[in-house]
Amino acid sequence: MGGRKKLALPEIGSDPNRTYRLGIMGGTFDPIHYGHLVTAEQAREALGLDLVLFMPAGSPAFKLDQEVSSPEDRYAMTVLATAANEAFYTSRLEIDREGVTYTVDTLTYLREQYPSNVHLYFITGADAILDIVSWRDAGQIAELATLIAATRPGYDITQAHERIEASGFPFDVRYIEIPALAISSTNIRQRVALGKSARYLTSESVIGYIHKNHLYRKSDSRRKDA
Ligand SMILES: Nc1ncnc2c1ncn2[C@@H]1O[C@H](COP(=O)(O)OP(=O)(O)OP(=O)(O)O)[C@@H](O)[C@H]1O
Ligand SMILES: O=C(O)c1ccc[n+]([C@@H]2O[C@H](COP(=O)([O-])O)[C@@H](O)[C@H]2O)c1
Repeated sequence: MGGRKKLALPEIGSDPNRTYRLGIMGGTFDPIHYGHLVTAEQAREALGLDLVLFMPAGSPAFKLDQEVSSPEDRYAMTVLATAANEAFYTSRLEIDREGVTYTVDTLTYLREQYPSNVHLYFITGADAILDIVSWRDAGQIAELATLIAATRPGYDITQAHERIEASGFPFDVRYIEIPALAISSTNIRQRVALGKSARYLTSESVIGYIHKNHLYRKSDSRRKDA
């Protein structure tokens, strides 16, 4: 047989006469928290997305010099946190792809796999969108997906808008205001490392997973090359 290995993706619908909207929530998710989940849910509602794919990055392009937990741990926590929402699905696409993770590769693959009546929406917070013009093949990303840019405490969405306008890339950006949640994965990792509570910053299932697997406590639980 040979050929490229086909990766499992969820079905979105099979009516050729309607348009489907597929959201992609990309992130390192080390760990996933309520900031991510609220952003994805409110993007789903605001843009009428049929499905949101949570996409843990295998080897995040802008975090190559940082220690990151293993892809399998980050994937497992994302599955746990998203399991109860029938519109959410966690994908292995980026963690199963070798090499540095680039969004352009993910969007190109999704564009090939889904029919043309499925429109792609890439969801980001204000910090990620600030940098998007410097992502690999930003112009191609602009052609492949609509961006959903969500407000995030501490980051200026107006500045992101100005940078995108100045870039000349044909981005189609939908800005959404979400309830301010000043939660970050960094803060959760720091709290766990100090033996402090991370409850109510993320789901109980994720907190249980962190403790059961001794994440964020010892330096050897996180790998630089993961
Ligand atoms: N509290 C939040 N509100 C809105 N968007 C968020 C929030 N936290 C993360 N995001 C968005 O979710 C996506 C993935 O973020 P990421 O996994 O890097 O989380 P993080 O909390 O920023 O992590 P870290 O603290 O490790 O940098 C990015 O687009 C980011 O902007
Ligand atoms: O493709 C790129 O060049 C690129 C550079 C930085 C970040 N991204 C994507 O942006 C999303 C958020 O990234 P991060 O590092 O803030 O977790 C995640 O899906 C990353 O793969 C993508």
